[in-house]
Amino acid sequence: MKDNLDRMPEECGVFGVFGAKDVAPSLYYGLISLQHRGQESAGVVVSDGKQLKSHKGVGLVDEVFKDFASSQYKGHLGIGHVRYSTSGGGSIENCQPLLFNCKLGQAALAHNGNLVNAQTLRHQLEQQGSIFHSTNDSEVIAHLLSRASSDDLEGAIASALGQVRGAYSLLLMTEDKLIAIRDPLGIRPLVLGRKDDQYIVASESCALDIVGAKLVREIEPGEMLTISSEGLEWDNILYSKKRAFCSFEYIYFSRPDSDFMGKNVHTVRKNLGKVLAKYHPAKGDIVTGVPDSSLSAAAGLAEGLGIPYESALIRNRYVGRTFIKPSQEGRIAGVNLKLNVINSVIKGKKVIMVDDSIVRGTTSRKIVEMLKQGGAKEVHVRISAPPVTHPCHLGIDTSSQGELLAANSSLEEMTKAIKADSLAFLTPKELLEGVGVKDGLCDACFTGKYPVKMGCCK
Ligand SMILES: O=P(O)(O)OC[C@H]1O[C@H](OP(=O)(O)OP(=O)(O)O)[C@H](O)[C@@H]1O
Ligand SMILES: NC(=O)CC[C@H](N)C(=O)O
Ligand code: SF4
Ligand SMILES: [Mg+2]
Repeated sequence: MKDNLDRMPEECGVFGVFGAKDVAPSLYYGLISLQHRGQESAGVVVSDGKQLKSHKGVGLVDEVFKDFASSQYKGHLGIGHVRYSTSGGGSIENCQPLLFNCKLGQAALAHNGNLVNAQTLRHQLEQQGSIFHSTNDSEVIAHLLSRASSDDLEGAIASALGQVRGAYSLLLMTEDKLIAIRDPLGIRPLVLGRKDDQYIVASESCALDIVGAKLVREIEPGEMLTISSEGLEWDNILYSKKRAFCSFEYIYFSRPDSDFMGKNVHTVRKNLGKVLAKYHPAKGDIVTGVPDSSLSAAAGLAEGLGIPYESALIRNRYVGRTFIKPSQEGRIAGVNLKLNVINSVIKGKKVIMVDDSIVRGTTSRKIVEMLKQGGAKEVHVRISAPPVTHPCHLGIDTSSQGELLAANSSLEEMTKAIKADSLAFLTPKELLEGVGVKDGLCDACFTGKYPVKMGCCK
């Protein structure tokens, strides 16, 4: 199928632009709006039609781009990445986009997701003589591309992706093309936007808003979009009947102002809160949420129960997401620095505290303690997701089974562990009800039913 530039209507995070005179400012703004998806490193690759140039580093987008000489990065095409490592550590060699040379020329790739057979493929490739420059799974794709027998890029991509298993929303670029691909199950999000004669691809629609682009549509699972001066072409290169969009994107990961499958994330979270109120009510004087990601669900639960919502917890906005910090020490320090209680709001009250998830239990444990120390009479915890009992191998670092509170304890033990007066979660079925779908969501971290064959993971 084909369209051209004029006729087209108007995790890690990935962001790509084609068609602007100077893409660097859009790449920077896009990455800033996707910062919540990865805080370990950031980078961009820009093409002026002749050469690809890369700028990347460890740290937040603002830190990495502090000394960015944008005048040296002029180009009409570029991709960017914010990383939160799922395979390989957070060091500089693992930062993305990965820039490489192969028989097809210079290319760069930015990957959101995680490949479950990367180690096996890497081992095979090393046996055949490949030399890897990083320890992340994404580099396997670059090697497979360079070894594909096909002489055109699209053919090489189809051959490379036919060999990988797992989650990938992928941006690839050469000096004159931007290619966007989503894995056949559509595990990670990827959207297409348009602004005048520019095309933009991004992990979330909130990144389109920031550069003034309009959402055209989502990239379909298994679809490859090619954007060049010839216009936009698309093709379904990887077919699967099954769909498995990550339910955690709705629950926690994405920004509330993003939309997936025609559903706004804030609205979905609010519905999850209403479903919690319906099946797992609690008696209390006030409802409060844990900033940031559970505020929408807390508002839904408050509405569902007819109990006033109060902001009892205040967040220091200069501390990032704690769950995606790479070490447990970092996560504990993060929670302590990040949240504080307004004692006068909770003193002598029965508080219903809503969070979106319990993974390791670091946050809930700390917050129940803070609320009780602040004078709450009772603290009832309601979680707008099912208990996380299995690790994710598909792009969210829910860590090993041993670290997951719910994998190793009963509801009663968890209630004791976080010192709550009561605790309840949604069931996987209630999660579907809250999202408003019958199927098509991955819920493996709650059920252990992985949508792809495991075998070799991280
Ligand atoms: O049980 P745990 O291991 O503590 O993980 C779960 C917590 O981590 C996340 O919050 P986080 O602080 O990362 O991000 P947020 O500020 O977006 O809510 C999530 O919203 C839970 O609060
Ligand atoms: N969170 C992600 O999507 C990470 C992408 C890739 N697996 C990496 O570790 O670099
Ligand atoms: S296992 Fe959980 S976190 Fe991972 S993709 Fe599936 S729903 Fe998302
Ligand atoms: Mg949170």
